Amino acid sequence: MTDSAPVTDPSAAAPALAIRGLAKRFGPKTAVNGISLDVPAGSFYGLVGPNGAGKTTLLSLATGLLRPDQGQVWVHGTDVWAQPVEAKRLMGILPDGVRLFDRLTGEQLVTYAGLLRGMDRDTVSSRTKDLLAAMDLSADAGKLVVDYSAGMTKKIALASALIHAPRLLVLDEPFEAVDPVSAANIRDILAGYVSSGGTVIVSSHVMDLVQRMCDHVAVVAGGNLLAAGTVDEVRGGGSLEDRFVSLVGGRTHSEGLEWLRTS
Ligand SMILES: Nc1ncnc2c1ncn2[C@@H]1O[C@H](COP(=O)(O)OP(=O)(O)OP(=O)(O)O)[C@@H](O)[C@H]1O
Repeated sequence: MTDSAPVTDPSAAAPALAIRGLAKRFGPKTAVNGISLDVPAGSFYGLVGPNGAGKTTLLSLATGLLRPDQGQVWVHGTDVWAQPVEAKRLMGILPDGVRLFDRLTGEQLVTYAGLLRGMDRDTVSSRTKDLLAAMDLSADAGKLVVDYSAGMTKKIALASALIHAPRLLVLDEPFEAVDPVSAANIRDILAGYVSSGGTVIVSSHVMDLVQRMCDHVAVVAGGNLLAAGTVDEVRGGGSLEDRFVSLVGGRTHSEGLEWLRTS
C-alpha cells in the first residue's frame, strides 16, 4: 500500500477502488483513522471487522455517501468527490440501514432505480423482471416494500443496486437476514458478475463466508486497517477466523454472568 495517488491513465489497469488516507471523526470518536487501500479490478473483496470497527463509515466515505474529513477516493480512476456523477455511474451500492422509498412496490422501486440512472423504459422493464426472478421476488413484485421482511428488503435493495450493470458493487452486509437459499442464489449472481469482469466489495461478520466467497480481504478494527491482501496472504495458512481473532483480539469471558446459568 502506498500513500501516493493511484494511476489514472485510462489505458493502465486502475484499481476498481483506490482509497488514500481516508479519515472521519464523529465528535471525539475517530471512526476511520487514515485508511489507504487498493481494491483490484475483477476482485471479490471482503471487508471484515468487529462491531463498531468503522466498516460502514469506510464504505460510506468510499462511495460518496459521507464526506471525509481527509483523504481521497477513486473508482476506476475517477475521483469520487471531484467527479461524483461519473463515479456514481460506475458503482452499485447496497448501503446498510439507509431508508428505501418503501411506499413503492418492489417492482416500482427497482424500476425507479433504473429510470433514475437514465436508462430507457424497455431495458428497465426487462431487467427488473430478470432481477425480481433472480431474487425470488416475482410473486411479491406488487407488494409495498414497507411490508417486506428484512431479508426481502435486502434483496430488493440489491436488485436496485444491480439494475444499471455497474462496474463496481459495494455491498454492506448483503447476507444479513437473508435465508440460506436466497444467499446461495445471490452468491451465484455475484460470482458470475465477478467472473465477467465486475468487482464486488462486501462487508461481513461471517468469516467462513468471506473465506469461501472472496479472493481478497481487509481487516479493520478501531478505524484502522490491520491487514489487507489475498485471503491466503491474510489468513497465512490458518483459518480466516483464527487470524481475525488474533489480529483484533477482544475475546471476553462470561464471568459476571453467573446469574444467567439456569442450573
Ligand atoms: N453518524 C454517527 N454519529 C456518531 N458516531 C458514529 C456515526 N456513525 C458511526 N459512528 C461511530 O463510528 C464507529 C464506527 O461505526 P461503523 O458503523 O462504521 O462500524 P461498523 O464496523 O460498520 O460496525 P457494525 O459491524 O456493528 O455494523 C462506531 O463507534 C460508531 O458508534
